[in-house]
Amino acid sequence: MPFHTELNGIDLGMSELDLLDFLTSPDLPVAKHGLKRRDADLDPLMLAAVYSSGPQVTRNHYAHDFFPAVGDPRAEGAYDWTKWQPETTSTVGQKQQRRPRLKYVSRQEPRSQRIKREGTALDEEPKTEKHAPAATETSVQPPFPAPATSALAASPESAKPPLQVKCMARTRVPTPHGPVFLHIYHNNHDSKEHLAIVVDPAQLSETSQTFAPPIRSQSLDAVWSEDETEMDRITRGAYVGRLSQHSQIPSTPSQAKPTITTDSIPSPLIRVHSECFTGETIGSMRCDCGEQLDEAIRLISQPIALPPTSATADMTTIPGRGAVVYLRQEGRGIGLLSKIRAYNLQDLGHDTVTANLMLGHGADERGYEIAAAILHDLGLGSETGEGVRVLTNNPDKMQALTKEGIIVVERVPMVPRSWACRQHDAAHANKPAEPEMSPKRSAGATMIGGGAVYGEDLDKYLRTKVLRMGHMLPLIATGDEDED
Ligand SMILES: Nc1nc2c(ncn2[C@@H]2O[C@H](COP(=O)(O)OP(=O)(O)OP(=O)(O)O)[C@@H](O)[C@H]2O)c(=O)[nH]1
Repeated sequence: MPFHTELNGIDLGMSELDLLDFLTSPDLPVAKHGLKRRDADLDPLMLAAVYSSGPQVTRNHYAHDFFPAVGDPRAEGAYDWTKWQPETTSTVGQKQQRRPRLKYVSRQEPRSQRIKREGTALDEEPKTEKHAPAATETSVQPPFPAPATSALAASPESAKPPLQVKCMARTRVPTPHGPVFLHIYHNNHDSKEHLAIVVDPAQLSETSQTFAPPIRSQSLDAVWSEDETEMDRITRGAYVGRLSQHSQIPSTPSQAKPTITTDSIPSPLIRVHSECFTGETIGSMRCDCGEQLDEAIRLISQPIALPPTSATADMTTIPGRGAVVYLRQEGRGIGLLSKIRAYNLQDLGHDTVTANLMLGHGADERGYEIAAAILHDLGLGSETGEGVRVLTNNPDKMQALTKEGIIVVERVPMVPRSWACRQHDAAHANKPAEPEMSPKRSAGATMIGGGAVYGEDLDKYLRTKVLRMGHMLPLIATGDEDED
């Protein structure tokens, strides 16, 4: 098969890539005979499987993602390779001892067990699951919620119980942008700890005058058991005001009841952000995730100027308010391991979308049900609470949040700092400016801090998001366009 030959030489012919791009293009032309695009995920997946496997591996092998391990096969990388020794024969005179053989172990649990876990009858199991690649989650755990944007990772949604989220703890965290309340959420669809970073410093104020309803978790402030003590509540963060040796005031459930704000106060600014270890923790400049997280907390923390009212002659300023919902769906849902592999494919010249497809993943496997449930729990974007302004360029994210019942009153674009710099320079002066990183660096969250991510890798990544994923960002000329 020509694909294999090409892949083994790593020199993929353009015709195959063109075909893959063609099949996965968002605007695949309708054929003259009237037949519509086959939206089956099978075709790109099959191509991707053929690309990335040898002739001995079928698509079904691929879905199982066989991995040599003698340790716990449930987690990739769980085996401690330092303990591995090749099979040896023992020394003369001793009985021959066989060391454990490395064997191929499927990370996917047996089908019967999956069906039992998911409560699905054999015949009802969706066909797509067979073709779905092994998730980077351990196989014994429930899969991550089916993505809103990719049918590739479809899972039997109907077999899951209705989604419930519960805030397990909340605490004050001082940041360079001001104090935030970090909320840890558990849910009944996956085993990950998703987070909400709530910006609402007015809750720490000692004056009783508040202009906007506090952003509080209903599940945290609820009464969890009849015998819970005040100290139980305070320890989990269900308190009001500023917690200190001198102030320990447990909250009541009514304190988290959402209230509609007055029209004069802008709706809270929120961002739904997906985990990116590389961008946020080690300052990778392949993407702008670290910068976006910092920028989101910075923007949400900006004081809000209120126009003068009949009661106040002057403009009033209130503290910024809103939240970042931080979802543990690394690598657009494919996990860190696959993202790292995808980076290597990107170094070979493929873009971020094609690299995912070549690994048998969808371009974007994320879901936003949990984010929506967390927002609802915080009284944000719900009918009884407040509408929200959403920081994003991603149309899928907007659509998914709206579909999940979040009332979005405005989309606020996230312009990459380096692009904003260039636009500003182009408009104001002729001097070409590389964004200055060091002086402002310490003044931000994440390793990027207040600096800007820039470089060829980032520009390619951002252009791909605009051109292939439909991100709502005005493209600017960078001079590297021909290299794509
Ligand atoms: N698979 C893959 N994931 C990436 C790559 N670069 C960044 N990511 C992941 O992309 C995700 C970025 O998500 P978000 O910060 O929500 O941003 P977005 O979907 O681009 O949308 P915006 O709201 O406009 O920023 C994170 O999970 C990153 O880990 C890449 O090259 N490949």
